[in-house]
Order: sequence, then C-alpha cells, then structure tokens
Amino acid sequence: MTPTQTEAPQRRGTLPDSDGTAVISVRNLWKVFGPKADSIPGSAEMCGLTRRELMDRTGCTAAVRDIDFDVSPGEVFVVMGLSGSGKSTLVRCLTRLIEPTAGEIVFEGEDIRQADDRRLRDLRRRKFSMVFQHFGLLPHRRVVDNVSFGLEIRGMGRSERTRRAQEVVELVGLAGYENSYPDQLSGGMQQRVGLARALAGDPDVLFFDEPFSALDPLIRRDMQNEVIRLHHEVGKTMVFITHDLSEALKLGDRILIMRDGKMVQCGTGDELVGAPADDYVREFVKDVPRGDVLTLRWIMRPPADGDPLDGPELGPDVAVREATRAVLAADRPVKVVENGTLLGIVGDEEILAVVAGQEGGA
Ligand SMILES: Nc1ncnc2c1ncn2[C@@H]1O[C@H](COP(=O)(O)OP(=O)(O)OP(=O)(O)O)[C@@H](O)[C@H]1O
Repeated sequence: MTPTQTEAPQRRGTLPDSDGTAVISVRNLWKVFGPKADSIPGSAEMCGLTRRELMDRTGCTAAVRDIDFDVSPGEVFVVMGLSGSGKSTLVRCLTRLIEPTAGEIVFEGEDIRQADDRRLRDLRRRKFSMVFQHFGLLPHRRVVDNVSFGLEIRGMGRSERTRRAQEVVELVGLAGYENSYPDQLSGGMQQRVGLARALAGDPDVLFFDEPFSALDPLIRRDMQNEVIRLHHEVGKTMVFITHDLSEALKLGDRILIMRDGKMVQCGTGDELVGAPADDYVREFVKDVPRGDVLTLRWIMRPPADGDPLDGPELGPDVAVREATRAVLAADRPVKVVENGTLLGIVGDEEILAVVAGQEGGA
C-alpha cells in the first residue's frame, strides 16, 4: 500500500465543508419504526444493539441509525446498499416524506425538521423534486401536461407552463412526443417524462429512488447516460438511491454505503475500491475492474534512489486504464504531478499489478 492509500479516509460522509456551503447537511439522523421509537436514539444501551437484537428486545426497526453526511452543491451523491439497508427511508427523511426520529437535517442553511406543513409543501414544490422507480405519471394527461403538472399546482399560467414544459421535454430528448399519452410510450421514455417533470420546476435538488431498476439493461444504460448528460447541462445537485454498484460508480461523485441502517463507508468510487472500510464493502467492490476506477494516486510510489525523474508527467486523478498505454510506452517512470508538485512515480510494475488484478486489496 502506498502512503496515500494508508491515509485515505475510511468514512467520509462529510466533506471538509470549510465555507459552510453544503446543500444538505445531515447529523446523527435516526429513523426508528415501532413502539416508543423516540426512546431508542438517546439510549446508549439500545444504540449498542444490532438491528436484530433491537427488534427482538423492543419490537422496533432502526431503519436509519446515526447517519452523518454533507452533500455539496452540484454533487451527485449516491446512497447504496442491499435491500432493506435503509436507503429509501434515509432519503425520504431528507424531505420529511418520512418523519425522522432524531437528528438534524439542514437544507441550504435551514433546519428542515423545524419546517411547518406549509413550508414543507413550499419546499417540495420549489426546491426538491423526486424521480421514482414507478414513474407515477397521470395516465389521462399528455406528456406535456404531465410535465407541467407541478407548475400548474404552483399557480403558473397556462402559456408560461406550456412553454417551460416544452423546453424540458426537448431537454430530455422527447421532442415530438409532447401530445402522446404515457401508455403510448416505452418504459425508458416514460422515465424521461418523469425526469422532465422533475426538472420542470427548476428545483435545487433532485432525489432519485431507484429510478431505473424496472428498465431493461440497455435502456437502463441509456438512462444513466441521460442523467450524466443532464447533470452536465443543468448542474443540479442530485441524491440518487441504487442497489447497483456499477450504477453508483458510474453516476456518483461520492457513494454512501449502508448496511442495516448504518453508514459503512462514504467516499469516491476510487476510495471505495482502493480502501474498502470492511469486508462488506470489499465484497461489494471485488468484481469492479480496478483499472477503470483506481487512479494513479492509488498506485504511485515514492521515487527511490536512482529512479530517473525525467519521464512524462500525468495528473494523479487519471484512471489507471487511461494511463496504461503512456506508462508502458515510456522508457522511464511516469511522474505523477499535481500543481507542479511531484507526488510520486508510476512504472510498468505498478500498472501491470492493477491490470492483472494483483494490486493490494484485490
Ligand atoms: N413503515 C415502516 N414500518 C416498519 N418498518 C419499516 C417501514 N418502512 C421501512 N421499514 C423497515 O426499515 C428497513 C429499511 O427499509 P428501506 O425500505 O429504507 O430499505 P431500502 O434499502 O430502501 O430497501 P429496498 O431497496 O428494498 O427498497 C427495512 O427493514 C424495512 O422493513
């Protein structure tokens, strides 16, 4: 392991938020279902039990247990875990579709747990949007009317909302289908309508709850690419739930992994693959092609005496796969340089260890 790897954070739900600009900040969040749920988070004894033990002793399910994280502006933040790990409950707590049992949720500086019903309605109409697995389209409304539905509820006039709906229909690649009804569209197209509807109100945060799980694999891949494209175009903050690691790695700037209601690890894809926090995460990432995810930062080594230091330069965030050709073609080690500082070097040996799947931790 390189020094960089040893220093890699194991739990990084919280970015160094020095300027306080997180869009969403979550601290010590709990959701407990069952009798006397409120008494669980404050009890050291109860907090020490496993989810199973807690259920046996109290009849309560701790769906979300003491979770902390920050989401930065423009970030795609993925929540991942197996079925029942608490992903949906966690994300529904953020908009208070589910009432948290304890903890703090701050959205753009506002304590969401203090918001009254009116404020919550306002936030859900103007600041948050949700995209669900089951598209939730209104069958008797045309595409354009489904997309503009939220704007209608906000009281926007017909011509303005139709203009806006048309704009987002085009943005998601559905131009020409404005007047179709949902049942005339394929699943992928229906989910594009769901995306358009979510974008129409220009929300600050888009929440996705397993939006593509019901789609065929090829359509699913198209829709993932669509989300990436839209994210580049509109730059929205996104919170995305999935149980699929490849989807998480493809879309997420950071990924929070949950197990039995707890956060096991939170980090970038290369952090999860390069330094899994425990066997659970290691098991999740074991089949990931490491060269696609790991960057030079993970495999570089400090130069030793006698290493020539006049080789080509690459940045630390270049993926190993992308760097392979350059490193193997060079007759001396590649220098890993960031802002003019030499961080380490990478030679054939380091590259081949990853490509051959022998790199530490594999
Ligand atoms: N309303 C409820 N009452 C009691 N228990 C609940 C309720 N909602 C969820 N749970 C329990 O909380 C736990 C977490 O559920 P949750 O749906 O959040 O998990 P998930 O990771 O989203 O799973 P999936 O991928 O299957 O949707 C599960 O054990 C579930 O049975």
